[in-house]
Amino acid sequence: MMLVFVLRHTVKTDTMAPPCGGERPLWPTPTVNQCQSNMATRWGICSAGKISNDFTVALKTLPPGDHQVVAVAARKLENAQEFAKKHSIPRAYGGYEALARDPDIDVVYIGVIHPYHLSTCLLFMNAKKNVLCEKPLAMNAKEAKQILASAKENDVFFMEAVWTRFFPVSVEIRRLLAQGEIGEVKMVRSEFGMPLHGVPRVMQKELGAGTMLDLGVYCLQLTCMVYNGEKPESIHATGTFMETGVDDIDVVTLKYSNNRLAVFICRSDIELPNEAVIVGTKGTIRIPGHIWCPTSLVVNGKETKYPVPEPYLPINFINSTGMRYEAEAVRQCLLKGLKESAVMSHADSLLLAEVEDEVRRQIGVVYSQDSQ
Ligand SMILES: NC(=O)C1=CN([C@@H]2O[C@H](COP(=O)(O)OP(=O)(O)OC[C@H]3O[C@@H](n4cnc5c(N)ncnc54)[C@H](OP(=O)(O)O)[C@@H]3O)[C@@H](O)[C@H]2O)C=CC1
Ligand SMILES: O=C1OC[C@@H](O)[C@H](O)[C@H]1O
Repeated sequence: MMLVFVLRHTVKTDTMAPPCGGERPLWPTPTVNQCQSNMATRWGICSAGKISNDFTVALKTLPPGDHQVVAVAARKLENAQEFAKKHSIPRAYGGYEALARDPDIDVVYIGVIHPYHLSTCLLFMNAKKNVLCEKPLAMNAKEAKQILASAKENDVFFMEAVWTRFFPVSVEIRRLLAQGEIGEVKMVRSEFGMPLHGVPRVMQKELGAGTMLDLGVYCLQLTCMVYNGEKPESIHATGTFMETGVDDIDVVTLKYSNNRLAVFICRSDIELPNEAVIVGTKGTIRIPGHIWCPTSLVVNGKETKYPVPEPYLPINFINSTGMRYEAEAVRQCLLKGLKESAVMSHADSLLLAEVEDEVRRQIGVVYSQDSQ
């Protein structure tokens, strides 16, 4: 986070040279600068797409003194300007490079589709920007390693936006497991199915399509969270293909030491109950639905609800205001000068990427990025 002392909200007329990048600001640009201590975290949004919309709406459910969206960048300036107008964002850029050069950004949220996670992560981190990048981190473990290495080389904060981990339900699951509420976990069973065959980025390989990367990552992240980041001893995967050559249905079994197991099913053709169960030697924890954005938890038969805030603008995805939890976690990490989150660490992201690779290998899904 920059240590720059300037009066906040000094509104500059638009005769001012644009902050950077050449595009004329949409309207007078408030000078949004801050000292490090307790000023707002200044976000830049990379892409004007669906999840970027929802993330921006989620940020608005947090105190404006803690989070401010300063700029948005899209491939086309007009898309950035439309997004900026909708969300009252002061700066709009055509092209991501201008956002990378903006000195008033503390952290960039990357909401492009998976095939462009690598290039955009490198762009912003090489510009010394902290980054929160959407899941899945990358198309494969090789790309993931490049991203994580860049974060280290540039000494910036980086996190894969596995937003589920920051939900109150996930916090409670970790607390229960840490205190041994259900004894030793012996089984994690989960599923995520959603009818997505009409969505280009879920169908077309060149857009990063495939169920494991889009939906399976949620079952896998829950499993890895419950088993504390432990590598599975063996992985068995089978699946079916869409006519576009990517995985449609994946059935995965992960075996851990001491006869501990995990099984998950993910599919992009039909809606499933999307529940999960964690079975221990002394009890059971159940997520009764929406395992990727859970708002209810059943512990040994007793249910507790954790509702998310209502959005102030329309959102594209269920419970998206729940992205507020990861955003606040990023802020807390930045204020402490941390370069990664202990809740969704670099090692966690690498483990997800490696297991995703192995599942794809066994099923037979190959991306162009695998041979680059
Ligand atoms: N956490 C969650 O719950 C969710 C996460 N996601 C993740 O977010 C990412 C984006 O998903 P979503 O918002 O639905 O995607 P969109 O289809 O809305 O695309 C997002 C952005 O990606 C860029 N893009 C799209 N197509 C192309 C292309 N052919 N070539 C170059 N750039 C392209 C565009 O950026 P620009 O605006 O600059 O043109 C677009 O706005 C995915 O990685 C997905 O996994 C998605 C949904 C939910
Ligand atoms: O992350 C996600 O969560 C919800 C799904 O609708 C979406 O396709 C996926 O990317």
